[in-house]
Amino acid sequence: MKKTLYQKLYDAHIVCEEKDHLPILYIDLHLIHEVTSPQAFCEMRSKNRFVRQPNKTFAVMDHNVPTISRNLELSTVIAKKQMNELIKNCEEFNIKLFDLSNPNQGIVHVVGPEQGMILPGMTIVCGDSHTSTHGAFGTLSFGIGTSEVEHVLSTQTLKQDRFKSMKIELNGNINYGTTAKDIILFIIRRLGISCGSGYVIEFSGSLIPHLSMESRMTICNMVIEMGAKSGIIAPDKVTVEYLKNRTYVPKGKDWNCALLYWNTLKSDLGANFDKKVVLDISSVSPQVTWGTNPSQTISIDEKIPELLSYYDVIERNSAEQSLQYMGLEPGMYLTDVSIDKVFIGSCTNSRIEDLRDVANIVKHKCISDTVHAIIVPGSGTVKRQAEEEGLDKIFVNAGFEWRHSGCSMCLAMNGDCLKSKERCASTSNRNFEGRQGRGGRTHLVSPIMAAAAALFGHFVDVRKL
Ligand SMILES: CC(C)[C@H](C(=O)O)[C@@H](O)C(=O)O
Ligand code: SF4
Repeated sequence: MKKTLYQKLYDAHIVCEEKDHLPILYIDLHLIHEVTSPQAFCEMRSKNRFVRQPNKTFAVMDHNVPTISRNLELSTVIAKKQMNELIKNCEEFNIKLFDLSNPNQGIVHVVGPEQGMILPGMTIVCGDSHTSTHGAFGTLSFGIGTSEVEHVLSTQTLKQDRFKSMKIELNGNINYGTTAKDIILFIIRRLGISCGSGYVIEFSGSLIPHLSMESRMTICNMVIEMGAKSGIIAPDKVTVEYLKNRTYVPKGKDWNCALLYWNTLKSDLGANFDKKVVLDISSVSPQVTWGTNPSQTISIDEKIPELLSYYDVIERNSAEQSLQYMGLEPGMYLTDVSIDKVFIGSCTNSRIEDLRDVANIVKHKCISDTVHAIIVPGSGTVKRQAEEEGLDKIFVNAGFEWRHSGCSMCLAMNGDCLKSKERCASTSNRNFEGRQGRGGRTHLVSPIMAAAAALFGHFVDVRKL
């Protein structure tokens, strides 16, 4: 039978499949962080269980970490407790942990790939929804709940139903000023926040070979915002080039064997997809969200939609509520809206390529006096690389704060947050009410759009700079 890449990965990991039971899959890598693991370890301890394969489990602290300095004492009581628990649990259960003292600590979805832990063909889970990011390497990766974290720790397997396969074919050329972030925002706007529900989405088409791994990760990262289980992109030359010589990739003969296997990781010609969408991305412009879900998005040169343009009553009501929360009106241009904060970071857009893009925009310029802007690199590795390239100087000279790595203002758990009614241009992935602080107003954009907004104090069309 002809199979999609998702079906191939799924089938290759079945440990047991019996009638009337969910199949059990083998998990090649289990990533854990301080927020969704403590309860799982507690349960393990109470049941006298041990971690089945500590060498296939990797921990990092990221959600709660302070980004102003590496001093854990700066954190709130709960944050400190979660991080100390993680340290204790990793010691007791013999799990490798990148804590605050580790030079490569960072956001779990940035650290895994850059360390070469994420290899095509793997199954990867984490108690975190944006685990879909790793599908960019041709893996089957998805977020799991805390009880599933416990199950994977104890057995290195997971009960998992089959999902449907969707193909999104992206064709055409990317325009100047448009990035992977704009493409995924455009897709979510077009298809809606629940169109991925029940599916693993494979991205293919003539655009893909031109996308870097960073861009592919940005796209797969956000499929969760359209309700999909995961995103997936077949590995190719770009994947292999990215992985070569990274710390945890196989070496020598094992590398050659791996290459042979990776070559087989593609959907068979004529494989059946349950849903197919073809999009021409040549006309995609820089995107900005105006509402409180990622589909409430417009191109920078468009007006916020009139409520009457919504035929669906639920969508119209949701738009009205979003506009009220965001302090905006239909018919406005976002270029007329001033912003208070800029956040460049998160597992969507905090990799070296993103920071280079920002530096290109702000070099020899100064941010607006009315804006407070922070850049939070995705990992210590990204931070070091940026500093080696002199990007930190460009940022600091322009007036940005150059922070330590972590999730930071993406979800505002560590104290980096918006005040009520503060408006933020953010490179993160969620713009729900209160996501970046109670009453805070989030506009999701690409790193270059965020950088330009910092310079001008309002959104601008980067294509006109
Ligand atoms: C804390 C964690 C459970 C959560 C997630 O799973 O997505 C977080 O990473 C987020 O982005 O909201
Ligand atoms: S950066 Fe944001 S989206 Fe990513 S894992 Fe952290 S909190 Fe979740």
